[in-house]
Amino acid sequence: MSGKPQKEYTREEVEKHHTTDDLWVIIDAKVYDLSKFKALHPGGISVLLEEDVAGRDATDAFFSLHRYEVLEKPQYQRLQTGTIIGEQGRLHGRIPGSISSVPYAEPNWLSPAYHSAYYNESHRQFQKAVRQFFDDYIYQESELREADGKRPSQAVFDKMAETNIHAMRLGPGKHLQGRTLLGGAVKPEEFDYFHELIIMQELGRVGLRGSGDGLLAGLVIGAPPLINFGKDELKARILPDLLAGKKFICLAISEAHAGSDVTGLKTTAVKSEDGKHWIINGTKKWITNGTFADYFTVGCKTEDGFTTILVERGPGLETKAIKTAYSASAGTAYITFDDVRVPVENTLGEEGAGLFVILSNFNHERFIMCCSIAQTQRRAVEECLKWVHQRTVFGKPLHSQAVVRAKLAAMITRAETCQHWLENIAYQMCQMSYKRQARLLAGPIALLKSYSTRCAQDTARDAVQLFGGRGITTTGMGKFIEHYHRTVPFDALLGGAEDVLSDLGVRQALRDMPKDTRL
Ligand code: HEM
Repeated sequence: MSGKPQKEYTREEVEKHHTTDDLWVIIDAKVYDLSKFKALHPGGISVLLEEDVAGRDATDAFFSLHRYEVLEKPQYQRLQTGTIIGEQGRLHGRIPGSISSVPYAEPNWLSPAYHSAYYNESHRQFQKAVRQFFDDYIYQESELREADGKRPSQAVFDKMAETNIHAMRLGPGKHLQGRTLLGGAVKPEEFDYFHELIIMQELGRVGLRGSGDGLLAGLVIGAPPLINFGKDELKARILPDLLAGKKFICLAISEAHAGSDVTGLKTTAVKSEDGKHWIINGTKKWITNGTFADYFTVGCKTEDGFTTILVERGPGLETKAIKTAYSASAGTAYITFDDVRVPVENTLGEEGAGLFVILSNFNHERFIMCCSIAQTQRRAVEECLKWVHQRTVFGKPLHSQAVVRAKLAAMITRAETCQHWLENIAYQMCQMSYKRQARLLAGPIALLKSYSTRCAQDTARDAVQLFGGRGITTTGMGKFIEHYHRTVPFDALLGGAEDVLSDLGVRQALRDMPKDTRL
């Protein structure tokens, strides 16, 4: 509502203001004076002067063309001059911190009428606190950064550190010990993969893919090898600043020569004559957060195979930004290593056993990606349900077309199946050690990710069809769908390309085929 004292009018009084110089409209029981604004209106003057708009209730016309958030912008709130006597506004847009009441907009464990075998009271309290945090501190920042391509602000990293969100995003484990998690919303020893799933889904709900990755996706995938395989001295020196959001790390595996095919990598690490240093040469490409990282978890070819090494930014290492289809806020980099010297103590895991380090890390990376992929599909469903509900075509709501409902049925089904399979995997992870997960869940997680990204791409395509031209326009009603459709391939590639992951899932199953079975 506008800060000005609000007058009350009858609808008859408003009707008198229907001329070019004196132009009022009613939107959801609020009266707006557009007399001066009309010349600045992005949709032009003529649409405002139409007979059923000028001086009239333009609520339906307005919501077929604008998102609710237009009315919340301060420059437009000022246009409100009063309200209609005896009437209350009944419409709302996004309500920060709240659970959406649109069907299927939330996973069903969040809807009061449904039940879940997986989530307990701790998860429920935690979800509330995380949603409030993201709505209060992340949502607006992400919108700004997605647009201007800058790295998220240090103030936001600091806020996330204060609540220990950086640490929680690395999953359950010793690194949480002694920390107060989100003001005590969950105890470190109670924190499990469902709490982590909740954080990732709340981030996914923000729905901005590039700035979302800018919020230290590099830490989430680059730090676990350090935590799980780094020497104590190395961890003690580096980890505290990473978890405090003061220093940044990224995972540097893929190359222009080889992406998902880890064994085809060409970057080399050779020991110095005194055996005290690695000397690294080569390049890495598509490295998230690479442009601003201080540390790089690097996969290298070594004499006895493949070794993972933690490299610190220094002489011989350079990063350049790569322009991609999503925001530069993610800090996607091309990295060159020219005789970069690294102490051998920075080796993560055993020399020559780097493949195991990287492959076990992939499980966690793919799991968290599945969390956000399931959630962003749901956000697309919510946007589409709202759109078909408020949009009128040929005199009828868009949802009166059977073909539109069929698309929605497919979208809902995909979002639900991804979520339910994901929750089962999260449950398995809660029961297994990191090693058991690597052994038993690499296949299912790979298949889930590949399935989820296929679903997401189908949903993005269907959503664009429902939104029409708005689905290819970066501002206005279809802005989320346009963004989703443009950025959905990132999920299908990062962390392992779809086909490679499907194949991995089947190969893992074949490995476990009993030798004695026959048809
Ligand atoms: C408080 C009153 C209004 C405000 C503040 C407002 C503001 C805006 C804004 C910001 C846009 C740009 C769309 C975007 O990218 O989000 C826009 C577009 C538009 N507006 Fe309005 N508007 C108002 C009322 C109306 C009314 C009553 C109509 C007539 C039914 C109307 C018709 C349009 C049209 C046709 C467009 C272009 C839509 C498009 O490009 O898809 N506006 N308006």
